[in-house]
Amino acid sequence: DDDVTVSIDDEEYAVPMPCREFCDNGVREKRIANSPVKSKILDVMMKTPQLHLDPAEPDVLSFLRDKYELPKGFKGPLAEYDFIIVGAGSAGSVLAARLSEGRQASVLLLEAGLGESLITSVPILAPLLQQTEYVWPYKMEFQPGICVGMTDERCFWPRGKAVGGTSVVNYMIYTRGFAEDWNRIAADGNYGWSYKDVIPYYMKSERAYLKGLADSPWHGRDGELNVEYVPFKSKLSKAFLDAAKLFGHRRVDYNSPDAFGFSYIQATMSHGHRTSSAKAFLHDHKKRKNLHILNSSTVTKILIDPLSKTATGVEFHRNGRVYQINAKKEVILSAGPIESPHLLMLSGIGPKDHLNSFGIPVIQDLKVGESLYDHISYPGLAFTINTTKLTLVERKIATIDNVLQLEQYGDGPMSSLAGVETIGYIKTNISKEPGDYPDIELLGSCASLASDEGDVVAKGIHLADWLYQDIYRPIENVESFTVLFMLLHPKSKGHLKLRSTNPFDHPKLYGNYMIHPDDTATMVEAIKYIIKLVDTSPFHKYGAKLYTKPLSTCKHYQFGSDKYWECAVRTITSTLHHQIATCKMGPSSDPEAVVDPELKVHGVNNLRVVDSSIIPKPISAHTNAPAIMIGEKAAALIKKSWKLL
Ligand SMILES: Cc1cc2nc3c(=O)[nH]c(=O)nc-3n(C[C@H](O)[C@H](O)[C@H](O)COP(=O)(O)OP(=O)(O)OC[C@H]3O[C@@H](n4cnc5c(N)ncnc54)[C@H](O)[C@@H]3O)c2cc1C
Repeated sequence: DDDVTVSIDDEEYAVPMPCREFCDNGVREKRIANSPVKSKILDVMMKTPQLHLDPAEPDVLSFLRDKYELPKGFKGPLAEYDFIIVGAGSAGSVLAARLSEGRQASVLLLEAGLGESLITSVPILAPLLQQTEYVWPYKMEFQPGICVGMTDERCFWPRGKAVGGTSVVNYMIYTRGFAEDWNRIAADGNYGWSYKDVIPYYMKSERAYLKGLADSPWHGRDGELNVEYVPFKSKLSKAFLDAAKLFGHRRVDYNSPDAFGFSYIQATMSHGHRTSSAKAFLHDHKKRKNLHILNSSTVTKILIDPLSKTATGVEFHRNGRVYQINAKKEVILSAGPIESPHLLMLSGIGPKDHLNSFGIPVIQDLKVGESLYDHISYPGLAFTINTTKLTLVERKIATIDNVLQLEQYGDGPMSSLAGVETIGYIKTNISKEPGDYPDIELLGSCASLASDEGDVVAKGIHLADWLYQDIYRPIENVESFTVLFMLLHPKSKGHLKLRSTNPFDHPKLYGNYMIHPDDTATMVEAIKYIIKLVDTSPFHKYGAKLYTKPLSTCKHYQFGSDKYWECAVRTITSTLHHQIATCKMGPSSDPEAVVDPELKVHGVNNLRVVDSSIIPKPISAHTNAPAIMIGEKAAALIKKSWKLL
């Protein structure tokens, strides 16, 4: 990678301008860089001599921060590149790596956030990252009767802001979706997106170390993205799988076509540490002369020639200066499901009337941001047990031994996905879907909201303090766990809108959760199913009991009634952060489509969107692996378009 194919001195450099309008004022939410969050695990890491951390350093996120600088010899970004990719997230990282392979094309990868650090690599700290500057702290707009028990009655929608994007802060669960999901997407006119079509791209990235699946034809072994079973398993994980067996569920490899069943979680990790998209796809290619990765660079506009409707470059802010850089071939938005549509609208691509109302000249009238689906959940269930050392009680596991266990052997409780360890797909008895197509995913966890005394998970999801004190504080002294569910195919549809023409203002995000009655009914069924699943001998062994203190917001309903559970979900409404469809993919006959099946923005030349925002409808999957697959597939499409090898 290191040989010089570009004569650096002949290059024309971009000339930055001072910022005059809409400058990034640098105002940050209170972050752990300047106000330490409470975390007993972080505290003990600071005291672990072998890690050589400096307790006097106020910014714990700076420890072993991965640095991205221009390759040796370059004095700054160039005036033009073949491809400009906006956002080094799950999709953008793999796309940049693939397009710069073989050095036939020059690539500029622009990322608003910073490189990941030692802290982000520790799986158990995943929920803590939501309180750090590694996220864009978006909030859903107020929706009456939803998120009632969250701070200010607003749901928190953090998204990753880092080289590696949301894969730096996520829970690392590796899921691809069911064959039926992708086949339905293809049947809507999205050629090239059937299960058979997308599987090779999942496998291309993957380097699987999955015990028992060494010979599986459904897993890749030569890719860069490590996938392994979470090394830490509590006894409750076995209870979960045994209980599922009693209910007639099979053990499956849920990332194969035979996915309807239960399993331990496959995760994007290596030896118990997080494998982000940046670590997998970018870290080793920093020296490529034709791949320039600029962090702390926030794109504010796509430059589009309004006459020819051709994207010609981007404008971005970096260190208080403004750059405009040209793209000779394409501009590719990989800024995720909130910023990709945001940037399109700011640049004149979006619903005509909406853009007009902000005085933005319309280049292409498209339904940008008009579809938005999300996967929601209820993290509020708690089951107490009469045994100890079965769940992840933060106070007990925060030991130097456990920190060293992770560092030396890559396992132990610090390698846990903050408790989440098992997965299962079910079809509730109210589902109208044919065959083995699930409507609910279950996630077994060996922790509850009370396990960290409210310091991390509850704060991460913005659970209101009054609710925590009332409900969870009383069970801090007993061990407890939860089982989460994910509503796989919500029918409720949200949308997003511009707040202003200032690119640093967050767009207005409308979840419209539970506006479709089927969603509510399915979630209530899921909760009742979980309660039955835990009321079986594998869990009785540990004295597992549903904690029945009623939520004060729901006291007027009988505890355990359908109405009660609906109210509970409306109180502790929680996203699993899979917002999709804001730049919906679809053929030109689809009036809601923003990009075509080759991810080109309809009616605009040299502009694509390549990230989770293109997924047109909810899939039975967490969206990190799908975003990476989208990046892989897009790289192949783009290489074909431009005849690159
Ligand atoms: C807390 C949390 C837990 C999750 N857990 C899981 C999980 O366990 N498993 C799973 O599969 N999925 C999980 N997800 C979801 C999954 O990680 C995301 O769907 C996926 O990473 C999205 O990939 P993307 O490429 O679409 O966008 P992202 O990875 O979000 O990338 C977008 C990138 O663009 C950058 N960017 C945005 N705007 C600009 C701009 N204007 N200029 C420059 N850069 C910009 C962002 O900073 C970011 O780095 C989780 C998400 C969250 C938030």
